[in-house]
Amino acid sequence: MDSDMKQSSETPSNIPTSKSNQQITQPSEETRKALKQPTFNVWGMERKQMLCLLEQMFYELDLVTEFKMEPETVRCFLTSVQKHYQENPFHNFYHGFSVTQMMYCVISQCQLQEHLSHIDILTLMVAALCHDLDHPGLSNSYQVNAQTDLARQYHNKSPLENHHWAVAWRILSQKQSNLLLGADPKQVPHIQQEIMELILATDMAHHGEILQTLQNIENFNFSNREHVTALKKGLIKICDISNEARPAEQAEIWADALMEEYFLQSDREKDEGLPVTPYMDRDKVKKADAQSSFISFLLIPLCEALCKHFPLLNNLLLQPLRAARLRYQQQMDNGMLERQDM
Ligand SMILES: Nc1nc2c(ncn2[C@@H]2O[C@H](COP(=O)(O)O)[C@@H](O)[C@H]2O)c(=O)[nH]1
Ligand SMILES: [Zn+2]
Repeated sequence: MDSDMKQSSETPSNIPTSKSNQQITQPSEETRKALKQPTFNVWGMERKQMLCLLEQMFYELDLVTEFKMEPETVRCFLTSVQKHYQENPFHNFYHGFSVTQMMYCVISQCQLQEHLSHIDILTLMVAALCHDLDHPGLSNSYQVNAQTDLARQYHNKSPLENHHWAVAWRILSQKQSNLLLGADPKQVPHIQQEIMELILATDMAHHGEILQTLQNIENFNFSNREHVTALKKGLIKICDISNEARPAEQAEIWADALMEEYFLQSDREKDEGLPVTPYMDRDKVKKADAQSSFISFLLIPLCEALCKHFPLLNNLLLQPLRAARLRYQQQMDNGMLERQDM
């Protein structure tokens, strides 16, 4: 990626040239194009490069101008978000970045800026970036079973997602990182509410109800607020769980990272005498089976519901997901053959 981030000698497309901007390495045209594809590879990137690309997405979507954001505030916000992701195997800043990049990719490819308001685009992007802030690497089921401070604070209701939003709120409450400082004050409470609702929608406990709402929409209409809300929740969810729509080499790294985090949690549950979350148990779970089931029962149905209204997602996400499922099924078949041969 280093070569992709080469300093551009010309003025970059839409990042303003200011004194404080002069040191920033600008993404090349090639990288800016790649950023709009699900094939974009986050692995191996440096943190500084990721900040630069996030900044690029905010400019490209016209959010900085529309909400009168100061360039320094945008940078301070992004840096603060990065610092508030923990170094977990899976729920780390790379995941936050990757979900945001997928959101940017879907918005760009489906040309959603032409149909959604700037507030909708802003809330989708900020929620995607902040949706797992300060994730401790232990799921909601652990929080509730262990009766952690978070579980008690939020009465066992989406303790993690409530916490992610609380941290996002804290970052936005600091003057130097408050992206909404220049926005119309009458719009700010609505923007905050929308970000919160999107982050809360990422709790997989709501998967069924969000999917069903999307499936029940017959003719999608951008003027219907209920339709737009269902779409936004569907979008943040698909971006959150869409690693398997990425190229196999990248998706396998994500799946390995998730398994590592799951296994660490189940080890801890065993050590602490807590109920062991079945899909996290290293003695029972096989990656290929887990991924094949996740793709079949959760990912593909959600993707199909979105494709019904946005057929462009078919080539972008649904076909790669079907290919990934086939790959894992072949791995499972090969595993069975190997066992039979022994
Ligand atoms: N078995 C798999 N589970 C997955 C995968 N990608 C995501 N997930 C699960 O969904 C939630 C999403 O919520 P988050 O906001 O916490 O990221 C995540 O925790 C996993 O449990 C996958 O590829 N395979
Ligand atoms: Zn996530």
